[in-house]
Amino acid sequence: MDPRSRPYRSVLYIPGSKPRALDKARGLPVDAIIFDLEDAVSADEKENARDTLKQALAEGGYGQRVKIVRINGLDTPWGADDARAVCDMDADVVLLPKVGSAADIDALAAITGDLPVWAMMETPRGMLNAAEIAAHPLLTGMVMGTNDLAKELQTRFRADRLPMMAGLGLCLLAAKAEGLIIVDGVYNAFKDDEGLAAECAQGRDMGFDGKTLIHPAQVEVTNAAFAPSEAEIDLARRQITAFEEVEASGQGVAVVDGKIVENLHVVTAREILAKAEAIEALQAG
Ligand SMILES: CC(C)(COP(=O)(O)OP(=O)(O)OC[C@H]1O[C@@H](n2cnc3c(N)ncnc32)[C@H](O)[C@@H]1OP(=O)(O)O)[C@@H](O)C(=O)NCCC(=O)NCCSC(=O)C[C@H](O)C(=O)O
Ligand SMILES: [Mg+2]
Repeated sequence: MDPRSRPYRSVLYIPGSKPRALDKARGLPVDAIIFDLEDAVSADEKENARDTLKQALAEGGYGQRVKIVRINGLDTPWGADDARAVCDMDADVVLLPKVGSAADIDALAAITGDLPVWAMMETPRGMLNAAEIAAHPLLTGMVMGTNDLAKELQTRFRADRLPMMAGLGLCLLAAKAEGLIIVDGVYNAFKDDEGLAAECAQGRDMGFDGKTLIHPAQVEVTNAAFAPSEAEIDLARRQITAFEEVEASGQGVAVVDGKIVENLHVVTAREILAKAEAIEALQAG
């Protein structure tokens, strides 16, 4: 099944060490959750977080939300134990941080078997090897780690994210070439809705499927930004109708709102309608 056939508008990080946040997430309208054992968990809490998370997942209640567990890197004291623990958790995906090459995924798969893998794309080496990472047979998704990327690139944070564009673009190309999910990095100022909305709009325009979040207050803005708007749905319907009419009369080009519509535009229009339906089904469900 194409992993992109379900929505990934909002992907919320939850520290695996925080029972209150783990519980809160059961009622949040997010499309996926990253249960974090890495950067959101202090070194002192690493071992306990594994058990806390395992118990929360066993208790369930996360509904249709995709359950992704981010482990520590395999080059840390906790990574291999995390990877073994994930095999006994009710997780859909294991997320590996700071992936530098396809060999890193092989090393993880030696422990986690055929569990689907997502890769954190957050190092210059990872960006340069994005194509081979994306082509790994176990990989179904990529997550941009824009905080680590900024650190590695020694950039300043800018609202237009210009210094990151090369890295974001390389990963987008790699993910799209392989038909993977790809979600954008976090917006750190979790009380700044306006800034979040602007960064969501930029990410959506670039082709990301959704955005990673750090706080429940970011969910509503993000879900709205990555869902097709009413205007897009209306246009998609009119494009399909207009194209079917010209096609029936033996022509290949329709015109809607003064712009041409060819069969490739109809493919996009159908994708927009399918996404809107998938979101509706998820919400109903
Ligand atoms: C940023 C926070 C530390 C703020 O936490 P807190 O002070 O508890 O916030 P609030 O009091 O406003 O919380 C209100 C309620 O919401 C719950 N909550 C808070 N955050 C979450 C969450 N992420 N998921 C679910 N629920 C959450 C609180 O428990 C309160 O609940 P209640 O009391 O019942 O009303 C905190 O938000 C936080 O820790 N966020 C996650 C930070 C994180 O995950 N960081 C790592 C990921 S970012 C990253 O590493 C990306 C990448 O690798 C890169 O390099 O860029
Ligand atoms: Mg990171």
